[in-house]
Formats: sequence, structure tokens, C-alpha cells
Amino acid sequence: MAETSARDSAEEGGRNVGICGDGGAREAPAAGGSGSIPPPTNPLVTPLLTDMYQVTMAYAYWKAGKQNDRAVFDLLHRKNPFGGEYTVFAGLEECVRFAANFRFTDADIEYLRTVMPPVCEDGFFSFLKAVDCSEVDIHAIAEGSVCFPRVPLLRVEGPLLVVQLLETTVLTLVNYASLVATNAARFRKVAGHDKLLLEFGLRRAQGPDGGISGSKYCYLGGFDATSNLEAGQRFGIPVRGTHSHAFVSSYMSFDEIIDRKLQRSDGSSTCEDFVLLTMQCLKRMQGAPSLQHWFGETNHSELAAFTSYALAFPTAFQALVDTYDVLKSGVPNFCAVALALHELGFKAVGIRLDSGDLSYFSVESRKFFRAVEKEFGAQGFGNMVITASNDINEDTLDALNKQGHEIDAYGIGTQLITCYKQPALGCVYKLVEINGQPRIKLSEDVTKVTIPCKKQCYRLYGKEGYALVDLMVGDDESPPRAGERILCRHPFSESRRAFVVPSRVEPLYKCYWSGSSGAPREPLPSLEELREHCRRELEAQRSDHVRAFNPTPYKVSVSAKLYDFIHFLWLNEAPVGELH
Ligand SMILES: Nc1ncnc2c1ncn2[C@@H]1O[C@H](COP(=O)(O)OP(=O)(O)OP(=O)(O)O)[C@@H](O)[C@H]1O
Ligand SMILES: O=P(O)(O)OC[C@H]1O[C@H](OP(=O)(O)OP(=O)(O)O)[C@H](O)[C@@H]1O
Ligand SMILES: O=C(O)c1cccnc1
Ligand SMILES: [Mg+2]
Repeated sequence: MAETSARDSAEEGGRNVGICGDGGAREAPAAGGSGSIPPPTNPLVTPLLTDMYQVTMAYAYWKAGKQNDRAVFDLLHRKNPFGGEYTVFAGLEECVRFAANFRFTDADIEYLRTVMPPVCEDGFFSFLKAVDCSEVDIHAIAEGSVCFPRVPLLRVEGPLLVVQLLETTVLTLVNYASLVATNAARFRKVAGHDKLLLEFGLRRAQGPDGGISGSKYCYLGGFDATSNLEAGQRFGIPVRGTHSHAFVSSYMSFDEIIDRKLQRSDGSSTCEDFVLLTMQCLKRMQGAPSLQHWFGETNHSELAAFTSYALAFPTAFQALVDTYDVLKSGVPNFCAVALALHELGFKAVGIRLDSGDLSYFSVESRKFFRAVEKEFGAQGFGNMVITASNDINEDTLDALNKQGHEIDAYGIGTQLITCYKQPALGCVYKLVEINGQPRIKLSEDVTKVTIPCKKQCYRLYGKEGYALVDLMVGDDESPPRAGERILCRHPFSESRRAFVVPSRVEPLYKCYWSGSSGAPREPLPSLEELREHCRRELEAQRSDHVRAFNPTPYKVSVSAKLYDFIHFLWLNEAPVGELH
């Protein structure tokens, strides 16, 4: 029979990986095509969670009578994070919740009166009080999708004043969400699909929102569970935990263990002194010829702590073994308690390593488990779960893979949740059309030149089933069709172009908020569905695009017509220099 991985066991109901719980989510998934959409998860996400200049611009638009000009903005990133060639798009549901509930309160309006210059007319504030997203449409790539620079993740269309007001908030909702989901996906890729990935980031996250949204989007990106109970309750993410060094060092002797009784797992009898039993097990291990060279005296306060923890959790005993000395004390003490549990019909879970050379300690611990299994016929000891933590990042995971290790599960905090390798994703929100007139933003840096026009985006697949290219076309152009040859051009580099005959064409945009047209909108999937979508998307990528080291860039292109138009507009808008 194939060995069950730690991850499988956890997914089977989480019985086998420490203390765990899979309580139901407090929030039902957001309403989809019908019904009301709940407010953003974080109550701080209000219309005032924005930069002041959005409101001053709103005033100037209103003063000029431009407030209802029909505007189209694209939200896009220009560069993939972490030196990679892909990004996982996340944060869409929160944007839709924000738009659906966008309304200034009376208190907001009163506050704005105090901060806006006194010249601002009263009529503006009355106007602002009535502003909502009932005339706004949001089209977007599905949340959890793999996406690429320049292809807008969101297209927001509506009255200029209100779609301008959405800018900062939707950026803050998408930037970190997509960054941390991508980080999680990268950790998953290098760790391997058979490993259990636990997110332990809350204590190091950038504040409570970083903690909560970090847990959510790490789960979306491929982590299996979190230590964060609020995120567990709110989103239905499985929660897991072990114990800390403080628990171990809080014990000084066995005298602290008062209630020493432990009923056998089948309830048939009771062991009156479990402490004595663990001490006897340790003695037996010390006397076993095959284990003698491994260790001598162990730390007894550590053994007391482990024994006490096992009395509290006989069915889920997992021990942190590096408080004093991993191989001379932690692992033998753990095995003594695990053997005592075994005698009473319980199966211990395993250990957590939190310092030192994780490869070496995991390999040595596994050898010790196997030796104990052999010596005492303790079935299952050889494959007890080894969890590793301590400032782990992508490079550590890669190094561990190269060295060889026996780790089944990783607990990862700081480097994951803070996105230590790259702390920000640079999504921007750019005006691309106003009243049907395409607009462009020029820059010395060609990567910063915007692609004008209200656009449609398609992913074109080749005959081997992989995506070949993402193609942007003007909204008025006919869509590319499977089996039909189409010229795909790099948006800015004249010589980079290719004819593509797609085997399949996937339209990337769906409508997630349809204020003005009242068109049916896509349902908002549950977090579990987003996670599954993300997993499938990552699996479907060509391996050279998603490898960690020197990945191949994915092609993002525009139609010939859009290419010509971009360059026409560019020449039109760029002033001609004069040399003297
Ligand atoms: N075999 C390994 N290969 C590469 N990196 C490793 C390996 N084992 C551990 N690491 C990493 O090396 C770093 C060890 O850090 P450091 O020396 O500060 O910790 P430590 O002294 O072992 O533990 P602590 O300071 O928490 O008691 C951690 O980032 C850890 O993830
Ligand atoms: O290392 P991270 O990836 O951030 O994972 C979370 C860390 O948090 C805990 O201890 P903490 O760091 O609070 O104390 P310690 O460093 O002394 O173990 C845990 O033991 C991990 O080491
Ligand atoms: O449960 C754990 O082991 C844990 C949780 C958070 C941080 N470090 C470890
Ligand atoms: Mg630490």
C-alpha cells in the first residue's frame, strides 16, 4: 500500500498532525449572481480608506462637470514578483464587496468637510453623499488565476468621479493579496505536493490585517492550514498547532504532574501512573543494545513536559524537541513518551524541529524512529511526522531538497507572510479610455507606457494544451478564434511578433459587478474553490514559466490593430523635441 503522506493524513480530517481543528466558517461565501454582497472582511475598508488626492480630484471633476464622464481604468502589474515569471491574482472578492457597499456615511462627509479646502462648495458634499457604484462595471480575471504583467487583472468602468475614487482601495486590496498568494504558491512548488504546509505567520505579519489576509491568501496559494484561529473561524481554513519552547521550559520536574492516570485508548483499563510508564520506557530504550550509541541521560524536565502534554493530548501528541538537545534529549524523550502511549494503544503524531540543521536532524530523527520501531516492534514509529520550522524560505526549502531530508511538514511564518524577498507588488490603476476616447500615459521607461483602450483579453492555447500567449484586443475587435491564424505583437517592440493558430481560446474577463448594465454577474467562489482553481492553474503552466531559477518569460501581446493604435496615439501625444 502506498505510504500516506502527512498532507494526505491532514486532509483526511487532520487527525494526524498535531492539534488541529476544521471548524466551519463564520461567513458564508459571498452571494454571487443574485442577492446582496457582504461588506469587505476588514471593516476598515471604507470609502475613506484612500489617498486624499482622490477626493480633491473628485471635487475638481465635479466642479468641471466631468463627474459622469464614462471612464475605463485598468488595474495591472508591470513585473512579476520574486524574480519569477507569474503572479497569482488574489483580492477580487474583496474588491467586489467594496464596490457593492461603497457609500460615504454622514460622518465621512462631515470629516471630509473639515479636511477639504474651505473653497469647496456645499453641493459637492451633497453629491458625494449620494455616490455609489450603481453605474460601475467590474470585469476581471478569475481570482486565483495565474496572470502576467500588462494584462489588466481588473477593468473598472463607470462615472469618472466614482471609478477614480476606487483606485487606492482596490490597489491595496489586490497588491498584498496577490503578492502573498504568489509567495505561498512558490513555497508550495519548491516544497513539493506531498508536504504539509502550515502557515505560522501571524506574530510576524504587518499588523492584524496582514495576519488575517495573509492567512487567507496563503491558503488560496496552496498552504494546507494556518495557526491563526481568527482566520480559521472566519474563512473555514483548517487550523493546526504544536507547542512552544515555553511549554517545555515551564516544567522543572515530574513533581509538577499531579494527575498521572491515563485510560487506555480502548477504555479497557487505566494506567495509574503514566509518568512511571514513560520513565520505564526511557530506561528500556537506554538498555536496548541497538539504541545505546544514540544517547545517555536525557533532560528530565523536558521528559516531564512531554509526559504532561501527552496526558493532555494522548491522541495528538506532538513534541517540540529542540529546547535542550535534539538528538541527545528531545528525540529520545519524545520516543519514551510515544512508546508509553503506544503501550496504551495510542499513536503519537511526531516531532517539531525549530533550530539547527533541519536536514541532518530530520534524517537522524527518522533513523532513531526506525530503530525504536525495530527494537520494540512499535508499528508506525518509523513514519512519524517530522515538522520543521525556523525562518524557512524558498531557498531553504530548495537547499533541504538538494541535501536530502526526512521532513513531512513545514511550519512557515516570517518569510512567507511578510513576503520578505519582495515586500510589495507594484499593481497600478490607469485610465485607458474616457467618453469612448482611448487615453495613453507615456513614460521614458517603456514598461510604464499604458496600453490604451477598453480591451478584451484572451489566453491562446497551443495544440499541446499549454497556454502560448495572452492577447489583448480592442473591445470593438472580433475575438480570436480557435483554428484561425492571428498575428500577436509585442506591444512596444516592433520586431517581436508571431502568428498563432490557437487550438483553444479562453476569454479572460468575466463580469463580477454590473452596476450599470445589470448584466448577470459571475458568482464569487468560496475560498476552497479559489484554492482549487489556483492549484489547477499552476499545474497547467508550462514548467519553464514557473521554475524558480531563470524562468522563461510568458508572452503577452496585442493584436495588430491595437499595436498600430498604441503607436499612433503615442506619436500623437508625445511632443516633438526641438534641437538648437
Ligand atoms: N540543512 C539546511 N540547509 C539550509 N538551511 C538550513 C538548513 N537547516 C536549517 N537551515 C536554515 O538556517 C537558518 C538557521 O538559522 P540560525 O542559525 O539563526 O538558527 P539556529 O541557531 O539553528 O536556531 P535558533 O537561533 O532559532 O535557536 C534558518 O533560517 C534555517 O531555516
Ligand atoms: O520562524 P518562522 O518562519 O517565522 O516561523 C514561526 C516561528 O515562530 C515560533 O517561534 P519564535 O520565532 O516566536 O521564537 P523562536 O525563534 O525562539 O523559536 C516558531 O517556533 C517558529 O520558529
Ligand atoms: O503551532 C506552532 O507550532 C506554532 C504556531 C505559531 C508560530 N510558531 C509555531
Ligand atoms: Mg524563530
